[in-house]
Amino acid sequence: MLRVAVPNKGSLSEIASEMLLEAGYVGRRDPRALNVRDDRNGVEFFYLRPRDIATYVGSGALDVGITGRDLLLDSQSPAVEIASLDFGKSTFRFAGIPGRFTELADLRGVRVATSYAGLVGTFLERHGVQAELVSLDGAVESAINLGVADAIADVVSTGSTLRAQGLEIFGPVILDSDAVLISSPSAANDSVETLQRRLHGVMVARQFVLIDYDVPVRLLESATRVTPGIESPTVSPLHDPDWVAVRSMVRRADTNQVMDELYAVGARAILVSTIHAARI
Ligand SMILES: Nc1ncnc2c1ncn2[C@@H]1O[C@H](COP(=O)(O)OP(=O)(O)OP(=O)(O)O)[C@@H](O)[C@H]1O
Ligand SMILES: O=P(O)(O)OC[C@H]1O[C@H](OP(=O)(O)OP(=O)(O)O)[C@H](O)[C@@H]1O
Ligand SMILES: [Mg+2]
Repeated sequence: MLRVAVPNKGSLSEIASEMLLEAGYVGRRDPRALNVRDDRNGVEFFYLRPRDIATYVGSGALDVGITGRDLLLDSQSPAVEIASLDFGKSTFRFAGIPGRFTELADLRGVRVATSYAGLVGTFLERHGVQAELVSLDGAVESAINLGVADAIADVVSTGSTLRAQGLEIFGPVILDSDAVLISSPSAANDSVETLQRRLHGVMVARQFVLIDYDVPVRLLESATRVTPGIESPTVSPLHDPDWVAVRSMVRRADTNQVMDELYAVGARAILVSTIHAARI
């Protein structure tokens, strides 16, 4: 039975659970359940704090887990990242009162508040900057205005929490993070691969749409240059021998641009549909 750690709270928990459901696994009926067995798929899910997941997986107590890259690195656990899951995107940055700091070296000897002391400590050490770390549990953006720190290092997504506190980013990007699938160094079996392939299928289904259109045979080459697909587009005959039907996968974000281009080339009856599931 594959033992999988899933975030029970925080920004990653809802999408992680949705992806697992879409990948055909059993979800939690009771939102407070700590573990759920999925006998049909040979998997048991453990719902844990996102920050603790790397510790469980790194120790080998659980085989794989979903967490943030920032949390994985902060934990200094031997767990390894095996795939990015394309959600929970954030950057990890330094911030302070506008104008007070401009570069990393300005942090020498000052108090830096963070809830990621492992990650920030390693980064500062690697860059030869000695600062005093103030470890907090959350709401780190308040630390400067409340006087317990001079600068902070925290997760930044839209930047609105920083703006609301009158703070400004400075210095280098500490890390680009997103949700990742992590594995214990010892877990390398077929069921990990199946889980990984299924989650990849969910990502593809979210990232791509199917596009169908009819096009005159003489314009087929120009049209398929717009929609080359992943392997190659499917081309089917129509009753009218001068026309063919084409089906291809297109990045969801490009859909309207591709439809405009196809129309300009001479394609007609252009239809877009969502992909429910995929194995590429
Ligand atoms: N606003 C955000 N946008 C995107 N990802 C985020 C955001 N806030 C946190 N994350 C990411 O989510 C992961 C877990 O952080 P999260 O804030 O959910 O956990 P937590 O702080 O332990 O929980 P909580 O905030 O509910 O107490 C981290 O990888 C982090 O980078
Ligand atoms: O750039 P933004 O879009 O504003 O998002 C970033 C904020 O989101 C997270 O906070 P969270 O709600 O998890 O609270 P916490 O600090 O208590 O963990 C993170 O710690 C930042 O504070
Ligand atoms: Mg948080």
